[in-house]
Amino acid sequence: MFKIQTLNNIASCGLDIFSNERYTIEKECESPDGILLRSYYMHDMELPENLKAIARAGAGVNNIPVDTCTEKGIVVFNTPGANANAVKEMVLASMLLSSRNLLEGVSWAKSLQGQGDVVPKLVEAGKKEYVGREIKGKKLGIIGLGAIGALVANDALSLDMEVIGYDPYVSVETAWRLSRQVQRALSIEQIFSTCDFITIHVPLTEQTKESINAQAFGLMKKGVCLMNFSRGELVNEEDLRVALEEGILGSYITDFPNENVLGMKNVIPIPHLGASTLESEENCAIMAARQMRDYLETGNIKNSVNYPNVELPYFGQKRITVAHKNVPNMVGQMTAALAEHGINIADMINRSKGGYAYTVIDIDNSFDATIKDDIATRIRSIEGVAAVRIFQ
Ligand SMILES: NC(=O)c1ccc[n+]([C@@H]2O[C@H](COP(=O)([O-])OP(=O)(O)OC[C@H]3O[C@@H](n4cnc5c(N)ncnc54)[C@H](O)[C@@H]3O)[C@@H](O)[C@H]2O)c1
Ligand SMILES: O=C(O)CC[C@@H](O)C(=O)O
Repeated sequence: MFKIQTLNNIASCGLDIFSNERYTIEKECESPDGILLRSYYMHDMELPENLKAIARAGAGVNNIPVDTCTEKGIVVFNTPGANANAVKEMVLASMLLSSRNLLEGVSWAKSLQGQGDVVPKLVEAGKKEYVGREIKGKKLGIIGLGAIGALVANDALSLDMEVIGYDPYVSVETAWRLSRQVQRALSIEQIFSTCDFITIHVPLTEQTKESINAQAFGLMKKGVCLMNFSRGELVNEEDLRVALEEGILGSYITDFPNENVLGMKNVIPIPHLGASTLESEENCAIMAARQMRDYLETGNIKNSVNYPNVELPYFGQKRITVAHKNVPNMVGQMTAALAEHGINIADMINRSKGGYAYTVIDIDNSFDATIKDDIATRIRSIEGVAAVRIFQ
């Protein structure tokens, strides 16, 4: 039996993927094999001893201590692209919301309730206060052309916007998906200095943290609309306040309001609703659960952020999986440990991702529990090995 702990609400269609015969699913759990979560902040949490995998039903993994997990051989998954359409729709809606003064106009119209038959006249007289601008022909800058950024780019083109994107690490798959009409910015400064709307779709990392700061605001055209559906910490808050006060930013639309930001001028706060659609919650839950189940039951890895994708067909054979540092002679030491027990390797795969690697070894021989324990102990004792699992 595997134990799964859920740290947030996960759509039931995802949890249904775990059969009752092989899994228990609990919110409170002593020593889970797997953790499923959304935005739960795990950095303050002690990682359970037995934990093998964490699956984030979503894209951002900044709430998970990924480096510590990697060192401990805990595989961290996310669900690339599963909520991208939901966020894209929010970005498009946000541009329209802000450029047409919709929020202010709607709340003014509501305030007219109680004025009786004169409401239509008041509406016609007062609507001039809410005259907006069209987004057609305006220039949209997209920072980060991943799953979300690419969708936003293509759909903004179909709204007749001019679109320019910046992403020095753009993947080949995204490049194929992007319309050729999307212009390529050679520097992030080109986005800051030329766009009417700027939307950020990069992960929060040490490199991207507070990358939208006074220097960036200093280059922007007056009145630009900045949209942040990625993470609040990407923007330096003090510099943001000044940019809003000085009118450099005409509006800041953020999915990550906090006390400080709520007090700023021309902020449109959204309560982290970017991915909150039925469809996206289901997509993410199903993808996260499938990846977790496959890893727990077969050792195969798909869509991990800290270990490589590895897939070797599994049909119940004996299998050893090893998460380890990506250094020379690791496989040699593992096979030597197996050879000592006269174990023959039927199939093997080794893949690396950055400083870590993952090896799957399928074996022909049968062995008893004592040999199994000995193999596990020997492989675990190799310097650089983070975790060993034996399936039989
Ligand atoms: N508001 C929400 O509910 C919500 C939902 C989904 C994702 N997100 C956030 O949005 C982020 C992006 O999501 P995604 O699904 O598009 O992820 P993704 O991994 O598909 O795309 C991220 C892109 O950013 C690029 N990138 C990385 N560093 C960069 C840099 N310094 N400059 C320019 N580009 C850079 C990468 O090359 C990649 O193409 C997530 O990390 C998450 O924080 C928020
Ligand atoms: O789970 C959510 O609602 C938000 C997810 C989002 O922030 C993400 O990074 O995918």
